Amino acid sequence: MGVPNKVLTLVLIREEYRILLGMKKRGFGVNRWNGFGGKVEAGETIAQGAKREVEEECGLTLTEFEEVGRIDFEFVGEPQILEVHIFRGDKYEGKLQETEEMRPKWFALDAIPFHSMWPDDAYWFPIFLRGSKFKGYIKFEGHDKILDCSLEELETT
Ligand SMILES: CSc1nc2ncnc(N)c2[nH]1
Repeated sequence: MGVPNKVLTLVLIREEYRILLGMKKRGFGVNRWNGFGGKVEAGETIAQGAKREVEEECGLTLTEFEEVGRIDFEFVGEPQILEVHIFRGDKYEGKLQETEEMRPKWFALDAIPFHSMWPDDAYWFPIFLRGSKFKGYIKFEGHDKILDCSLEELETT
C-alpha cells in the first residue's frame, strides 16, 4: 500500500462567455494561470475546502458550485498521487480581489491562455466547457511534460 493520495481542490468559475483564472504569484504552479484551490484541511469536506480556497485566493464567496471532475496526477519520482477534485463555480458573491497568492482575471472562453497554464488544461478544459463530467489520470515528468493522459467523459449535462 503506497502513500495515501493528497486531496486537492480546483475551482473554475465560469459565466456564459468567460472564465475566471488566477495568476499564481508563489508556490506550486507559480507564473501560470490556474483555477483556484488547494489542500483540504482536517474537519472540512472537499466542497468546504474548495469554497474556502476561493475566498482566500480571490475574495469571492461561492453560492452555487458543483463537483464536475476528478483527475489523479502522478509526478515521476513522487510516490504521492495528487487527487484533484474539480468544481465549476456557477454563482458567487463578493468583490474580486488580488491576493498574495493570486492575481485574478476573466478570460473570454475563446481566449483561454493555455500557453501560460498547466499543460494538462488543454486536454480537459474542452470537456469541462461543454458541461460534461469527467475523470482522469495524468502523469507528469517535471511540471511541463505529460507522459500519460487518460480522460473519460462521464456524462454530458
Ligand atoms: C497539478 S497539475 C494542475 N493542472 C492545473 N490546472 C489548473 N489549475 C491548477 N492548479 C492545476 N494543477
